[in-house]
Formats: sequence, C-alpha cells, structure tokens
Amino acid sequence: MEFTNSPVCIKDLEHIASKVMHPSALSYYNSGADDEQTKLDNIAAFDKYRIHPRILRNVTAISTETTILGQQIATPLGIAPCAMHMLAHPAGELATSRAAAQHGGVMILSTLSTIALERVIAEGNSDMQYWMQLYVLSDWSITEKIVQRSERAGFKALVLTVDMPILGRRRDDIRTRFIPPPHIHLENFFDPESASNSEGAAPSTYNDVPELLLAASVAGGNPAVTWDNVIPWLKSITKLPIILKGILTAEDTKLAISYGCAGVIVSNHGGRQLDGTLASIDALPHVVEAAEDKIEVYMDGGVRKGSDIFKALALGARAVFVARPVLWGLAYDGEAGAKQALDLLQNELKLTMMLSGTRTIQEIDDSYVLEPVTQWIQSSVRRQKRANHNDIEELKSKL
Ligand SMILES: Cc1cc2nc3c(=O)[nH]c(=O)nc-3n(C[C@H](O)[C@H](O)[C@H](O)COP(=O)(O)O)c2cc1C
Ligand SMILES: CCCCC(=O)C(=O)O
Repeated sequence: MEFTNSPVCIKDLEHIASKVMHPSALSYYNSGADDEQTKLDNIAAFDKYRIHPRILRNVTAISTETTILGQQIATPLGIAPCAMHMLAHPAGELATSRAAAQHGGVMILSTLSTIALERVIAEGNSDMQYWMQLYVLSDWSITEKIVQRSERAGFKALVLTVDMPILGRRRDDIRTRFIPPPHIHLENFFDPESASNSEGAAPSTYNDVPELLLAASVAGGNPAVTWDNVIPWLKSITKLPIILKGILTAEDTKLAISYGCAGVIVSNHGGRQLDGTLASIDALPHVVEAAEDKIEVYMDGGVRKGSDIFKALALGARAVFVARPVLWGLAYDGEAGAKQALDLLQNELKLTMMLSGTRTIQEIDDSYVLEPVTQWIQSSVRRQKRANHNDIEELKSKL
C-alpha cells in the first residue's frame, strides 16, 4: 500500500511543525501554563461529547454559510488571534490572511502581529471578516490609536482579551528563555504617520516608547483593567462592536451583556493562562445558557477536528476559532500550509454534517450532541428499563 506524505489531519501538521520549527518558537507556540492540565483537557474534553446522527436525509448539498454580527460569512470556522506569525514563516500574518481569504470565516488579528494591521486586512474579501484583538497597553493612548486605525482600516469588531491581568506561567518558555528574534517587529506599535513626516525615514513607535517596552507591557499584563474602566472607555472611543475573549462563566457572560458587549469568546487562552479551569467545550453550555440569545457566543481551545467544530456548534457556539492548527500549517508551508489547516477542518466539518444528516449550520442544534451527563443518564435509564423488564418477567413467572 502506498502512503501519502502530505498531512491528512491536524495531528499530522502538528507533527511536521515539530520537525521544522525552531525549538524555542515551537515551545512558545505549544506551551500551556503550569501542568498544562487545561491545555490538554481542551482537546480531551471533546471526546466526552458524542454525536447523535440522523440518517436517510438528502445530504447532497451542504452549506456552511452563516452570519456573524449580522453579516454573511462562508463558514463558522475562524482564526483565533496569535502573536507573531513570523515566528512560523517569513510572510507571517500576510500568509495567514491570504489563506483566510481563500477560505472565508473570520480572522482575528493579534495586537502583537508582525505585519501592520492595514496590510493584513488588505488581503481580505467579502466572504470573510477581520476583527482586531486588543490588549490594553500600560499607555492606554496607544491602544486607542490601534482602535482608531482598526476602525479606519475596516475591521468589523474589537476583541478585548480579558484573561490576561498577568501572564500565565508557561514553564517551557521559562526553560527556553524565549524571546522573539530581533528581525521580528510588532508592527502595530509603529506609528504609520511618523514615516510620512520625513521622507524615507522608518516609522517610529508611538509616543517614542521603545518597541520592547511596549511588548513587555503586554507580557506583564494589565492587572488594573476592570469592567468599569475599560468597557465604557472603549465604547467612548469606537463604534465597533466589542467582544470579550476569555469568558468561562455564566456570571461574566451576564456582566458582558449588561455592559453592552456584542459577544463573548469562551476561551481559556489555549490553556496558557490559568491552569485548572474547565475545558472550553465544557464551559460553553453554561455561557450559552446565560447569554439567552442576547449576544453571540463563540469558542476556541482544543479544536482539532471537524467533528469538534460540529460539537461546539451543536452546543450553541455561533463560530469556532483555532489558533495552533493554523500556526502549525503556517510553519509547514506558509500560506498554502495555513490554508491546508483550514481546508482540513472545513472538509471534516462538511463530512461530519453529511454523516449526521445536517445540511446547514442553522440545522445543527443540541439534538445532535449528547452531553456527558446526558449520556450517563441515558445509559442508566436503559439499564433500569432492562432491570424493570426482567423484574416484570420474574414477577409474571411467579404468578
Ligand atoms: C502562540 C500563541 C499566541 C497567542 N497569542 C494571542 C494573542 O496575541 N492574543 C490573544 O488574545 N490570544 C492569543 N493566544 C490565544 C489564542 O487566541 C486562543 O485563545 C487559543 O490558543 C486557542 O486554543 P488552540 O490553540 O487550542 O486552538 C495565543 C495562542 C498561542 C498558541
Ligand atoms: C505576551 C504574550 C502575548 C501573546 C499571548 O497572548 C500568548 O502568547 O498567549
């Protein structure tokens, strides 16, 4: 039998990336916080949910189109924000953006991108949306400038990352003493207007704060950010919808609604922040219930297969985001590799839809998934029924 060398699943891409990436960049990409319990559980938890398929339906035409924040997109699969794509490939976020554009969906660009946000979004088209991820820098005026630039450039939403009051402790990054190589720049920290002031001059960073200090201010987290200081402030400087990334509880979902946010991303930052939380897929149903359809709920964390996307949609996610799979694809083969990661997931999603008798994203509701507890209850109900039946037979035989 002949075997193909090209990747046939995300696990293959992960394996290839582990061979081609620089060890310290690889460990930065793959690391989780502390014991990595949450990072691992994000993946393992999907297995507890089982698909409840329907058969003998005409599944010749499958559509993954959906709407997000009221706008049509080709698929509910998107790219989660990740710092420094140039660690994976010299074309960095440009390559990712080109891959995303051929695919549809949503690309969330990290504040810490290595290509300026204007150049990244220039690769897009009407099948997709770009959202801009924000960290509140120690100098809030710089975050404000990034917000204004994003709005001008056509980003459709702002994604405020709320699970990093301080950086999680990623042991492998400490062991490898990870620091980004000097040829990589965090382009969004450079003022695009500064270059036009003097002919041929390189742009300088905002407020002349050195790039490394700005990066350090992100890496240090911003422990003073609160509901009351950040959300009203953001709303006062932008008309874009605000989405909170890093929500894991019903309580914070209700607060997000009351503060006028447009959506939440159920996420534990890929297990890179607080270790020991619920896996994202386990937290999702609580958040969906608390959202009461008042705001959109998305999720990321541990999505490695089309069936994972299907399960998340069935549990109420409006869209699902992936981070590491795209980074591994990028490391493997730049734009083509990132596209391959998205294609693998998209094709597996379509396959799952066909095999489970669902033709549209709207059809995928909670009747298509068995939650762990439900599964347990159902099997014990079955056991009970058998036991009762036997009892009746027994009783009858004794009549
Ligand atoms: C290398 C790397 C860099 C990341 N950078 C950011 C970032 O800049 N901003 C952010 O909000 N989340 C960041 N994240 C978290 C992801 O957006 C996402 O929540 C998480 O990785 C999803 O899990 P997955 O990697 O299992 O798909 C990063 C994750 C990784 C792996
Ligand atoms: C300083 C770290 C910011 C990027 C990030 O969010 C991550 O690596 O998880």
